[in-house]
Amino acid sequence: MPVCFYSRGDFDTIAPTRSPFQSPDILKSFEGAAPGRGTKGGTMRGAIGLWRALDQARARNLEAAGEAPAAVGRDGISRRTLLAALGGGAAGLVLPRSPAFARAQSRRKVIVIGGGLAGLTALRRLRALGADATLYEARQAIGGRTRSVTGVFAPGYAFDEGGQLVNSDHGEMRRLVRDLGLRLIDRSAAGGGREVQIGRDGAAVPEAALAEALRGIAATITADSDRLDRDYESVAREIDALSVSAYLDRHGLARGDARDALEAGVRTEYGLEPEEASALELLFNLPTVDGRRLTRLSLSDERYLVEGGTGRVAEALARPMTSSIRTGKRLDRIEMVGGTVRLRFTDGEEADADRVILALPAPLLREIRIDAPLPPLWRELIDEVRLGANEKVIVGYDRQPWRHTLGGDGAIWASEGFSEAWDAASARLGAADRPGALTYFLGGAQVAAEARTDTAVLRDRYTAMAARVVPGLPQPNGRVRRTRWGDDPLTRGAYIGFCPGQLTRFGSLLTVEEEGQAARASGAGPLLFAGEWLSDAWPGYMNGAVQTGRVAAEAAMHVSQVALRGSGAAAPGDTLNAGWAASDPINPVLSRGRASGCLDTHLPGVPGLVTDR
Ligand SMILES: Cc1cc2nc3c(=O)[nH]c(=O)nc-3n(C[C@H](O)[C@H](O)[C@H](O)COP(=O)(O)OP(=O)(O)OC[C@H]3O[C@@H](n4cnc5c(N)ncnc54)[C@H](O)[C@@H]3O)c2cc1C
Repeated sequence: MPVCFYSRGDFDTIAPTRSPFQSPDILKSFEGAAPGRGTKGGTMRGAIGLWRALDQARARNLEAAGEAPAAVGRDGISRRTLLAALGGGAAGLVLPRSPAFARAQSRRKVIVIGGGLAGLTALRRLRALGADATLYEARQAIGGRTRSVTGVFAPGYAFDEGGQLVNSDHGEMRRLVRDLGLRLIDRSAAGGGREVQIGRDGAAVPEAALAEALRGIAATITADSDRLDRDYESVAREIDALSVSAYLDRHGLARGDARDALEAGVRTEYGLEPEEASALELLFNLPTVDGRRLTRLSLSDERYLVEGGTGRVAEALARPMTSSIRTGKRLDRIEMVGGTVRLRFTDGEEADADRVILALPAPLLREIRIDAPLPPLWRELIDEVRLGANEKVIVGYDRQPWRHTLGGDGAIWASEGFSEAWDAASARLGAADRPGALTYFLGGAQVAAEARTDTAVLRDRYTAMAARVVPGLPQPNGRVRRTRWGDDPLTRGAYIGFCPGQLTRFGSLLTVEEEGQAARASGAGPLLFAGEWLSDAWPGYMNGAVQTGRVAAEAAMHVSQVALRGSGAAAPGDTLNAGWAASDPINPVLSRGRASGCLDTHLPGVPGLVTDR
């Protein structure tokens, strides 16, 4: 079966009444997965405004104390440093980097499940290592949560419904884009970078006032980050037990514009309400490492776009591998037959493999019957972890006056209705007097609250809000796109949002790399796991998807040299099932209830998916 790509290029001209999702392949993919529901949507991840404001507040504190923050290295800050104390009991595959060994394992049969960036990167790496590798994807199209569309808002105008922005410290993603012959656009080249928060009175809150108002809480976070640096284990557990709301309440950050800014950032960054998100994330974003107060400002900057959209990355990855990719194949069940993993698909097809890489979003793993022994902690992770709720409403205008207000990479922040808005283009910016679009990004409870609101109502309400801070914003021109990732039966959310307690409980299962020297893959025995949600350093990001896919592939080829430690998993060497607990309950995953105290903001099924008006 040929590999299909999403709808890039379906539109040569503006055709507001026709959706690229009407392309037969796309419709088939969603109808096949869940008749009558289909859907998708997407947004960006990133809350640079929040971290910028907090970082500035901390910088003022440090300056007052005669200290300056240290810069993070180009490869970003791995939470490995922060998770070090907990990492000791890791249940993962500790991966030596030994290409010679990989050669010896060639012709090992490896199956990859999931054709998003994690799965495609895994397949690419496996092929490079000489594996006999095949990827199975449930939809008729590859790409997962990267989906780019061209031509809705203006001829040649590309935008992204899913992952869009790439940070300076997303080195692996940037290298991949370059290796595939694609181009990154530097958003900061257009100048500006202004972040505007809509305050409680509807007017813009000056950035300096915000930073000043955040100084108190920034000082508290800095003090806790220092404590975390000195004694990770006990302080991490203490802070991780708190939600962001509880943390802010405990430290007396009153309701007002500063708290609104923090909370809007949490909704954007994690797709969770502040009472659902772990307070530990606040500390990770103003980190102290080895006694140095690090600034991430210059690197967590949402600086780059892929020209033509991130969907092109999946497309370019898949193109030379189409003979190894099977679409329309939804995995239903995994079982062990002797030392072999047998996979059963919903259409009745079966396939056997020595190793399997499951590159699926967490909620989708819950829907697969895994009749193979998995350590209990893995079962709990799969059972409990969910993706946050984020959606995009992308609104077209005949002119782009926000380019003067925000510059190329600025954003508008709001605490009601939407959380953040920014220029939607995944293309070089044309003249400001030409048609363009703004992405309005909803996060956390905003998604459920607006689920049944007519898209035209949202379009007009958001435009009225943005017009307060963007002089000259015209009326919408009638072209609108809306995403529904939470309803997508093959995604069920946007990206990982860790609830209180989860980061410390499950940190030992995440994929870790340290200075490119050693890696801990996520997995147990012949089952490897990949996907943005398992990246220790870049959770939620495309960079995390790519990284975990590559590491899983390397683990699949190296596993007989690997030590499998902790959490009840035996160390089988190359004898896959030796020591696996035969008594491990068969797939308790679906029957077990949610154990965490997380609120569930998942949307009820809402028909209607993507809207064109
Ligand atoms: C709205 C939104 C905005 C975002 N913005 C950004 C951003 O600006 N920057 C950034 O870096 N990241 C962003 N992200 C996150 C980024 O898109 C993801 O981190 C990344 O694309 C995830 O890739 P993945 O391979 O882990 O998972 P996915 O892309 O979800 O791939 C998983 C694949 O598995 C398939 N599948 C599911 N179940 C089965 C089954 N049973 N059998 C076979 N196949 C199956 C699915 O169809 C899918 O293709 C955003 C995401 C969303 C939703």
